[in-house]
Amino acid sequence: MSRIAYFGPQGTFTEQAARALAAPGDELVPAVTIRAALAMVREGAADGACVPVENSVEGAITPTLDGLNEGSPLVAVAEWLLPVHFSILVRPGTTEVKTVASYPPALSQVRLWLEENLPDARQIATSSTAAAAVAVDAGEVDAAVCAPVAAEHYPLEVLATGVADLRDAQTRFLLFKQPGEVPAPTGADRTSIIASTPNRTGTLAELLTELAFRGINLTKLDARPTRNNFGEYHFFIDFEGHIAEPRIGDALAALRRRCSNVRFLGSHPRADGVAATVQPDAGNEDFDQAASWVEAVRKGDLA
Ligand SMILES: O=C(O)C(=O)C[C@]1(C(=O)O)C=C[C@@H](O)C=C1
Repeated sequence: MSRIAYFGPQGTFTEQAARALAAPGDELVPAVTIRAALAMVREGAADGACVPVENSVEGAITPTLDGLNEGSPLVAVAEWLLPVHFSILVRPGTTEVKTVASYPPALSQVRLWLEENLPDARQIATSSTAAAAVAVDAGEVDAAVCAPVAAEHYPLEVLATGVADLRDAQTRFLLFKQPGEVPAPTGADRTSIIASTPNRTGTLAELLTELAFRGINLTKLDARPTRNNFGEYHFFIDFEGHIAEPRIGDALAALRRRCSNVRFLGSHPRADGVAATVQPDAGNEDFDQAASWVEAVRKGDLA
């Protein structure tokens, strides 16, 4: 049995994702912030932490990116995708909504709906979607923009369901653990790194070219400020493939050479099962054959 921390409290989308990723019998433990969930793994208070990493409407969940770049390295071992449509929860009997609360990335995802349906309500930021439900229950705000499951945890009434500015919005979640065994490659994997480069002309282009030369398909690219020098960034790069593959290993070695630091964030199966794109002449067998050829030439075998 493992202890899995998640970005809580109870009733967040992240709890739903954590339930999907946990093994039967695992204990789920809410953490107040994404950072706190990751810290629980670093400190040994939990075996894993489930956190949101990317939303199809709002992009990267920046507290997750920042939390992964501080403290000791953690690696993602599993991924989950959830369709994101919200419920608006109020205290039973509410007739007027003067304030509406939620986690800022959630408020951004329902901006149009709020403009149309609650144009006069003041928007208030809470530390998570479920924290907004807690605030409504406590009488601090009138309405919460929540995950539908929050209605099962708090004694609130559903004012609206299926609320989303974009019908097909999805959020991707990752389960992070202490570095150790990497999950076996499946052919439909994703590898994530944080690349820190010297601040000179063309460094990002050079990194991307290393990946492009090897026919490796990027799935996400984000930059976060180093916070040391204005204008300097850490690059969060996700791409198809697994560190166990020769083509990916070759690319990672090249990136390591070019970067001042590379933090490996894991290779894990993709939740959507999309198989890696492999370009002609850039398959694993091509890399293996080329490496064997160099070995043979070194030994004088030119046949
Ligand atoms: O898990 C939750 O409910 C959250 O509060 C987080 C979060 C997010 O950070 O993106 C998760 C999914 C939705 O995209 C909105 C909010």
